[in-house]
Amino acid sequence: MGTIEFKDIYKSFGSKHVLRGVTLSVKPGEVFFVIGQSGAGKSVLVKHLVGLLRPDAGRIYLDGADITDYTEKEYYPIRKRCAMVFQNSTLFDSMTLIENVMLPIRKHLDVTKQEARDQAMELLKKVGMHNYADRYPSDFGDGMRKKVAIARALSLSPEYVIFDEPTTGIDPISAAMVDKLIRHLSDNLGVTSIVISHDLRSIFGIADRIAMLYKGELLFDGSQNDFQNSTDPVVQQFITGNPEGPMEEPN
Ligand SMILES: Nc1ncnc2c1ncn2[C@@H]1O[C@H](COP(=O)(O)OP(=O)(O)OP(=O)(O)O)[C@@H](O)[C@H]1O
Repeated sequence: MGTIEFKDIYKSFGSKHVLRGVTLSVKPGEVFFVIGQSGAGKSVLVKHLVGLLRPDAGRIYLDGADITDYTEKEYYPIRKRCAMVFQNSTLFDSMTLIENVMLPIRKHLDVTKQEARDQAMELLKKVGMHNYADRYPSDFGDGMRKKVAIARALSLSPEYVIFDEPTTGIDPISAAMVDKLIRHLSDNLGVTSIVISHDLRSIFGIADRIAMLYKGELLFDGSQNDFQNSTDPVVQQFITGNPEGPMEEPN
């Protein structure tokens, strides 16, 4: 299991300069939070890791390999090693929960239908959804659907998982369960997680390290303790949620 490194990444969309030289590295097995205001470029940054976006400048390394110029085809195996749970990860409504989780297993692993079902059931257990395996996504709210999307993302035993706002819009108990699962993946399975989040409870609950993007650059990179004790006024404003302060809207 390796390190993820972003080196001096620049990315613009037209005249909008979203990333202006971002360098950070995520260590194996870490729960690494990427935080910042809405529009700060958090999703844009992590999409570079799986080739969904290409940088204007800068390099991306995975496990020491420079993957920046990989072709679309060369990114396929990376996407298997690195699962993504996006904000609006959608389940197939015409399939039951377990069928949704079985889908990647059936597609990518050489297993029987029963084996795929057993594996999917184990994953549903991990997220506390096994009692609803044969129900349909439309029976559930966002929180429960998100948990199933996480189970599906884990189906190919990824080394890395990107969680884009995993606890946003879900109830506190489900959010705590998702946090616990992310921590468990790291502590027990050595999975490296990059978590995009605004959720201070999650950050102070499970983060090993926190990187804060601001104005296209890395404003802060450090432990929970360093974060809490940071004297940077923008970091402090993020923590206190004070509407008054130095933080400017992203342009
Ligand atoms: N494919 C794209 N084309 C044009 N602009 C884009 C594209 N993707 C992102 N952007 C812009 O880049 C900026 C950063 O977007 P991004 O989604 O990374 O923000 P974020 O920090 O993840 O915010 P949020 O917390 O709201 O999800 C936004 O202004 C967004 O409109």
